[in-house]
Amino acid sequence: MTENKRIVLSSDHSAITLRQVIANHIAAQGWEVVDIGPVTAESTDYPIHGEAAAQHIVSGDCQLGIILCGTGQGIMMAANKVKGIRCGVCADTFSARMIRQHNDANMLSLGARVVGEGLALDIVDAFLSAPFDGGRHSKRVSMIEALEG
Ligand SMILES: O=C(CO)[C@H](O)[C@H](O)COP(=O)(O)O
Repeated sequence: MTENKRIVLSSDHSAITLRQVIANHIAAQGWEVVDIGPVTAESTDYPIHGEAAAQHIVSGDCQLGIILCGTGQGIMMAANKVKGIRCGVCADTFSARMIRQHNDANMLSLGARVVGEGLALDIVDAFLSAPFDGGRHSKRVSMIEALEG
């Protein structure tokens, strides 16, 4: 599932530093990082950045995305409003693995005010290294897609 290796990153003001740490970490693994900002810590509105990152996925420009805000929750809610996006907030590595294996998530959301840098990088690694299991989970993902209309 790493044939494309392009990943979009975005955040609000609360997660500028952690986003840059993640960008460097995954670039070192060979991912082509499309970091769409913002670049300053000036206060901004997370729905803008969640939606913008999601568009890079549904357009086919990027295969996966990582988005961040203070809790990871608001930006996840915004991204999930975009048809075709399956985004989960994770604060543990098990969930990060499962949202790929069982839910075929195409975006991961992190809370920069919730997880520290070391855990965040472990969560990112768990998310990026887990393939979708398919099988019985395919039908369930299709059922999620059917809810989108
Ligand atoms: O976590 C978030 C949304 O879920 C935001 O990062 C948070 O609400 C921003 O708060 P503030 O404007 O006080 O920095």
